[in-house]
Amino acid sequence: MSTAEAVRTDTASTATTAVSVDGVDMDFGTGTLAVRDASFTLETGRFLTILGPSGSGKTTLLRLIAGFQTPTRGEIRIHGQRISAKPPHKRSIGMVFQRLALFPHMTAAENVAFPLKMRRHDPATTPDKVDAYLRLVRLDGLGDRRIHELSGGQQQRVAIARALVFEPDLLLLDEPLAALDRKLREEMQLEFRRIQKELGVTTINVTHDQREALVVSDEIIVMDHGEIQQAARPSEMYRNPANAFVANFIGVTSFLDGRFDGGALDVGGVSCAGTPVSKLDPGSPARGAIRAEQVRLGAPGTTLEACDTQLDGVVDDVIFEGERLVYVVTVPALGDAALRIYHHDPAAQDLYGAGAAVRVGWTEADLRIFKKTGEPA
Ligand SMILES: Nc1ncnc2c1ncn2[C@@H]1O[C@H](COP(=O)(O)OP(=O)(O)OP(=O)(O)O)[C@@H](O)[C@H]1O
Repeated sequence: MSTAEAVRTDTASTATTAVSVDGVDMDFGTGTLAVRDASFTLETGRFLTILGPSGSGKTTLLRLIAGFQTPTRGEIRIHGQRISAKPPHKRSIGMVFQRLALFPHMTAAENVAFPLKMRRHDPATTPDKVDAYLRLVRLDGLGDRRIHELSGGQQQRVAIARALVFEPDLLLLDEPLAALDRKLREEMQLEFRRIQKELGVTTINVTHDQREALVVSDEIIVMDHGEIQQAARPSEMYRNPANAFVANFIGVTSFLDGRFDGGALDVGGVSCAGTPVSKLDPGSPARGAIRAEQVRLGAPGTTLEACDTQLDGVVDDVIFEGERLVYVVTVPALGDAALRIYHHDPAAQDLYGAGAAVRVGWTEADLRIFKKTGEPA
């Protein structure tokens, strides 16, 4: 029986909950809490990403879960057991950080074997285990290479095999892909997903890359200023952001500031159709958010189909992104508010040039109206 199975059997009542974080604060004595009142649970076998800007408390929360630090308040349990109650060498947690900390003088296979040696696994089974995990990360045949003889992506794979070879209950990833170039990063994101699905190991990943969070995760937690802003599945998070911060952090979103008039968003006397998603009193300051793929664009004077609000605009900029164009359109009636609009026909590049008059519009469902709090980043 593996350690993981043993722990799960011991704590049958919490068998499906791998990690529970309950009312956790972390105070470093700096005047603001690095983590404030964090609570969530993660089921066994799920892949969670903690997403947020720099300084939002992601790494602190991960380090608390790893047991490197003790929360000022609250409790963290892994398979029902308090993490602080277990000495570090008894914790069944694999980790991969941005700095991989591989041993340069050892071969790839020796690096992968290291945690087994430290945990006093049966030496007779070690070579087979090391081979199996090198195969899992698609490094079969490269076990004899020293670390400096491997590419950045291959070194990453060694680090993943080393974190997983002792079959931990939990895998923690702290921005392991941040230093890689974009193409390799995207390839490794898919690899993390494949390996995690293949092994079914409960995983918590920290990143500030929204695309990575959407691609690899079963669940996402968005943090800002030490607080969890929203916890949801990726598609739910994208479609129904809980507040303007989340709407801004995930996806390309334009904002309109005004007042809630009881039904729509009033921007300087112009009524903008939208759907309130926060509890709003009529007359209160409000912020409308609309995704770049939800704003419709047409020639001046045309009627845009199904749009509840239609206004004249002027193209300020056209950005070519390969598979799509991004139009930046200013709307004089809305105090020159700028809307970013996706257009998925790069062949139509010269459809509207900078300075062209256009018509923009949206449906009531597409403009989400939030309570106005702080400024979007
Ligand atoms: N050991 C420490 N002592 C004092 N303050 C700390 C300590 N560790 C973190 N902090 C502070 O806590 C806050 C959260 O930091 P944390 O590293 O968790 O953020 P993060 O979201 O992981 O940021 P990044 O993406 O830049 O790594 C920051 O304001 C940071 O300065």
